[in-house]
Amino acid sequence: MNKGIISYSFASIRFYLTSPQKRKLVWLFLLTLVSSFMEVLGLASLVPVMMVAAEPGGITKSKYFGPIYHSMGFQTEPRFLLFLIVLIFLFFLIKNIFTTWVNYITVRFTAEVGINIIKNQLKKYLNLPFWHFNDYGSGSLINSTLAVPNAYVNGVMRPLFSFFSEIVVVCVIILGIMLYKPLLLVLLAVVLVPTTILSYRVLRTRSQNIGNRINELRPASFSIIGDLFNGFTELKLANKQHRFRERLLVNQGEVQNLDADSYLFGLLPTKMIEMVAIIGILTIFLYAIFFPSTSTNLIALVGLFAGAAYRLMPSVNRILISLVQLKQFQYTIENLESYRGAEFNEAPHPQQLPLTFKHSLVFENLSFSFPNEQKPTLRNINVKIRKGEKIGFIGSSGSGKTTLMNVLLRFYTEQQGAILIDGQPLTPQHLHAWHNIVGYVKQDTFLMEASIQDNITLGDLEVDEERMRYAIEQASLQTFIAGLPEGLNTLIGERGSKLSGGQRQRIGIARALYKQTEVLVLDEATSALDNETEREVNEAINKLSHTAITILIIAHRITTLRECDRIYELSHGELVAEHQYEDLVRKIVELN
Ligand SMILES: Nc1ncnc2c1ncn2[C@@H]1O[C@H](COP(=O)(O)OP(=O)(O)OP(=O)(O)O)[C@@H](O)[C@H]1O
Repeated sequence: MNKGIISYSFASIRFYLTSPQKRKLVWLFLLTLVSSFMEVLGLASLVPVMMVAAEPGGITKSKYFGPIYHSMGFQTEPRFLLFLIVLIFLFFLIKNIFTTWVNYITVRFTAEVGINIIKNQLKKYLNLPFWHFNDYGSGSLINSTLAVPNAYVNGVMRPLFSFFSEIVVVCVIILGIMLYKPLLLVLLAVVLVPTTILSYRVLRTRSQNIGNRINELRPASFSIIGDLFNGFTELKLANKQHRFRERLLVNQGEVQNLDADSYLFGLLPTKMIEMVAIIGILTIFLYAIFFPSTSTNLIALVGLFAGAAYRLMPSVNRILISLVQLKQFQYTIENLESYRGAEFNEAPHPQQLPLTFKHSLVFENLSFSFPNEQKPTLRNINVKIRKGEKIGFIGSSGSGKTTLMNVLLRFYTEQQGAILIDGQPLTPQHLHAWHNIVGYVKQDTFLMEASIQDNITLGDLEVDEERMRYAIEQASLQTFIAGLPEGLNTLIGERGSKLSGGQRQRIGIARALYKQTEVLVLDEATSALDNETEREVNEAINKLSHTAITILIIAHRITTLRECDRIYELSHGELVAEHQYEDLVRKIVELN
């Protein structure tokens, strides 16, 4: 009926199946075949029994039941009927247990594949190059990793199973009718086939549009609701909560309407097919009324037609609904296909090698450009940092400081030059070893809605007490934590909402220390802080200055750089000067 969407969905599902799952799918298909066959048989078995039961002496006269009745030695018809009723009951019992079991393993199978797809999506998005990753908002990421796989399982996989099992049912019924009365089949085909095709055509594009629109609206809703709750204080103070709320309600209003349309579209096929079937029956009736000579035959035909149509309708209807659903959820197949190219799927971490940092970290002639940017963001950077040194980076906004640190942290890779650790160029094969020894404290340190301890260890189940004590002390957090009734188990609220700015950053520092960081990057750690919190954070940084940790600090406040051995100045992606703290302070005083 529509080879396109069926083969497209099938090819898409195959992509996510492991070899054992592909074999399982073949088994499931065979089981579905048997259970569909049993469904048809169940319904078909009732009619002849009812017919012979309604007619006294019908059993002995029947060419099917008569021989059985006699060969099994039954004496009375009621006894034989009782026997038939028990048989039918047992058949229905077995059929329903069997089909429920097949349904159970089918939905388990789809759930298993569903989790495969979520795994696949997570792997894809977590391994995206950093700039691609940044192109996505959290709303779109949540949509693609959670909502879309769920919609795919419910809107593509399950309808596809339903489509195939109903096709089998329809084929079995058609075969039965063909053997019994081919003319009836012609009549049914004339009535049902055009109706089904027409209904599908009417609903196909509309359903696909609904799906596509929902796929646009849902990430937007996720994003607005994220802003609404994350920006709770700012939006409340600016009296702007209502604007976000209105935008969300408008968005969700459209989603609700589309959902309602889609529900309605699910109901329409039944009505359309029923209408056409009844028109068929009434037409034959009318014909019988106006041409009475042929009426006996025709009335019998009407009965047969109605019976057969009644039997076929639910299956044809479910086939149609499955097709319409597949169209509506076609967007999930397309969404899952994005970033499937080889460049995004190759092993992100090749064979890993160890790395030691004992002497120096060197930026050697390093240049970096963002994709599609004409001018390089970093140009010929040459810096040698000895282990244990504290190095500052200054420069106007946009001069490339954060980009340089992102290259150092390997979120970006240089196009020219290299980063050398004890003379060894940092390659993808050193990524694990390098990430083990490098720490990063951002201005907006990432904090989880969890305890202080979990935030410092990032959720380790076993905590190294000694390392924890050291990290807390070096980050100047011991007095603060000692004053809390719950100590390290104190919950800090979402994104650390129950902490001060200084405390948040010191937790970030403690985290880097707990991890036994050897190279610590502090990016603008103090620019957003008031004087008191800046003093607290600086105290922690100063403490670190007396350790063997190599520290690279990007700061807007010059006082943060007091303990630095050297300060590099960047301008338009190039290193333009090297300063000592005192010289820099003097220059600034002179300038003022
Ligand atoms: N993902 C990106 N794609 C394209 N250009 C980018 C991207 N990220 C940053 N840039 C550009 O690179 C340049 C350097 O940015 P960077 O963030 O490194 O500057 P910075 O010195 O850290 O500035 P600030 O002090 O304001 O944080 C800027 O012109 C910026 O617009």
